[in-house]
Amino acid sequence: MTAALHIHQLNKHFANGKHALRDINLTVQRGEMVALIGASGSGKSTLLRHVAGLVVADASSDSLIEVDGRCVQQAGRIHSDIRKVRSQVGFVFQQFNLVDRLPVLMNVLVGLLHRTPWWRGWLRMFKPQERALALEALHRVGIAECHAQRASTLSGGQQQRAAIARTLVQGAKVVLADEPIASLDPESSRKVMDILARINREDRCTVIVSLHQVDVAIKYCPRVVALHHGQVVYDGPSAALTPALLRSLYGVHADEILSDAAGAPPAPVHAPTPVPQWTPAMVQAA
Ligand SMILES: Nc1ncnc2c1ncn2[C@@H]1O[C@H](COP(=O)(O)OP(=O)(O)OP(=O)(O)O)[C@@H](O)[C@H]1O
Repeated sequence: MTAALHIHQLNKHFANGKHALRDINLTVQRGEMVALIGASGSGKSTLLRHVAGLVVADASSDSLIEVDGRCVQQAGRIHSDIRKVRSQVGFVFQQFNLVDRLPVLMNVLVGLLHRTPWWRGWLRMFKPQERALALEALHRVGIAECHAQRASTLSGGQQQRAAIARTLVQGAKVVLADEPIASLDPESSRKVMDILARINREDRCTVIVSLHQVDVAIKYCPRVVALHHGQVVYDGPSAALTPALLRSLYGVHADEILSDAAGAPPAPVHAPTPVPQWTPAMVQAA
């Protein structure tokens, strides 16, 4: 079966000489939920950005990145068909990346632009069934009632949920979430992680999420990949993370992190969210 993500011999030197990623080899199967952990500056964001084709790897290396069997970049060149690959990849950023002045619904509809004629997108002319799809996605993330509000009026947690709804509308097969809960309070963080776990479980969407919180990684992700100075130093079950490894990754703070993780309750199991049938009148009103 084709892997959701295949990375071979990825290296990255930035212009300032920083060797940010070193000989990364990584395969993620479809339907996995994987946490990317590591101290600040270990290369988590850089790795995710390479996977999305936003950053180009070293030209000299024989690197290859494939998503769902399609080439993202090879030997330091972004593939010419990158738009097709990007349509399969949803990116959730720490800072949400919504257009503040636009209504939430319109922000979610942005997820459809890759398959909408540019003039319809530009004129914001979305079909009723497209609006219904966006409303359904907002319902799934629990903020349908906010669809008409400007994005700037939502709380951080709600904005992040709108960003996830955008990836749902996009139909992304792989969701890359770069520290999606870094700027959220604990309750909003829990909601966002629950939603990521649910789309992984219910939609069989592959989720790769970078996290600072090891306890959250252990709670939600069966597999953990740990980076240290741009190198993969652990790739295995989150349950098998050892205090010694965490100490080498996080130094003196590891014991604190471990005691938090030990006290973490198991991931809550949700029943599938019932999705309402949006009537034409409701869609028009939106
Ligand atoms: N555009 C850039 N130019 C030069 N160096 C960079 C650039 N982007 C990242 N780096 C460096 O590459 C290394 C990895 O950065 P990256 O942001 O990927 O780490 P991270 O693990 O995501 O950190 P954090 O958890 O703090 O977000 C860091 O040393 C960073 O300073």
